Amino acid sequence: MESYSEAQKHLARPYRKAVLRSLLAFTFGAGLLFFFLNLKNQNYPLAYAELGMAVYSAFIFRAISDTAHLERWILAFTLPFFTTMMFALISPRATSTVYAWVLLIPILSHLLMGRRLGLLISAFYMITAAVIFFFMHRNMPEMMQPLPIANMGIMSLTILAFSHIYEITREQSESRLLKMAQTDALTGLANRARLSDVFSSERKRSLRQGTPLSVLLLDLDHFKQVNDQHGHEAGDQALKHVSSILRDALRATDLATRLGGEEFALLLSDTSAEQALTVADKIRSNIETSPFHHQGQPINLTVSGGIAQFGPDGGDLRTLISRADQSLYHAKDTGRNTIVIAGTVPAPA
Ligand SMILES: Nc1nc2c(ncn2[C@@H]2O[C@H](COP(=O)(O)OP(=O)(O)OP(=O)(O)O)[C@@H](O)[C@H]2O)c(=O)[nH]1
Repeated sequence: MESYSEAQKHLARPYRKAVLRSLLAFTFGAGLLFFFLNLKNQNYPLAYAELGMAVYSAFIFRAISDTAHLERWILAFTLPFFTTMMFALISPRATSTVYAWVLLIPILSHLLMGRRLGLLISAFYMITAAVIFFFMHRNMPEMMQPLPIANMGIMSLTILAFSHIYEITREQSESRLLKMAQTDALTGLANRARLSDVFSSERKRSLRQGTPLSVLLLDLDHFKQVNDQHGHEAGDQALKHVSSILRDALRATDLATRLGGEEFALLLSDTSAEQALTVADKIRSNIETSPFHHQGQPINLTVSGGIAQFGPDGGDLRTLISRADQSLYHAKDTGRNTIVIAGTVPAPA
């Protein structure tokens, strides 16, 4: 089943693309400027490296316009970009101020690659920069003093720590918001938006692995009477009660969602329509035999259901839900408290 982190990755793409675009535009301008400055300084290898990065950034700017592989392009640009910085550091004609550029590495890495890869790449290039610094300045006693070393080291570590902490808290807030947006507030089950996300990844998995996938729609019977006789609050408690029965009955790879009102949709991976019928009947029987207690009074609930299988009954979620809904309608029509598979004639109650 698709994890929230997968959905989070999709969510991060537009803003990472925006950051990469501005970095590319900036690199193009700065690359040309430093090309001329380094030419003037007769630092030819660095001048041509800067020119190369400017041309490369223009190429990547075009390539990412409609890419499905943004993560790969981010690596394809940032690794040469940071490596060019290292090249500038070992350049004999470069000034010490070029080390200021290294401070960009943790910020860009975290913004573009997230906290794990961002930290890894930052650590690699910052350690490399530190080694180059000591090697290049080993014969300069004024630089090999505790004060300049502490200044540069602590400044670099502070920016690395801030970038990392910022990215952790940003990812956590994003994940919390994503969960809220994909959860039904009353029951805590997933909602329709989450069903749609999970279905698209389960659909791909089913096609890739040739495994069956089924949708089960469940609708409480005569739920209006529960509300009318016991009040809306009792109705809400009944919906929570049913949700916990659904949760208990399902495997970790299945998804239980509340579509709205007293209607639930279950996505059952690796499950044919016939196998889904076994699951559905178990749930139906659990709901029938576990009355919900309100103010010490048992309230009997029953549920009707319809099943549709991905492939035979449709290739997209909307069609599958509509097919399952037709079967559910038949189940209601034949007396309720029963489950019907799409395309089969229900037995009269
Ligand atoms: N308590 C509560 N009731 C809800 C909620 N959402 C929908 N309902 C009620 O669910 C009832 C659904 O009624 P109907 O659509 O007539 O269906 P039913 O009474 O279950 O009848 P059948 O589906 O034909 O068996 C309505 O009374 C809605 O007000 C909710 O979040 N909480």
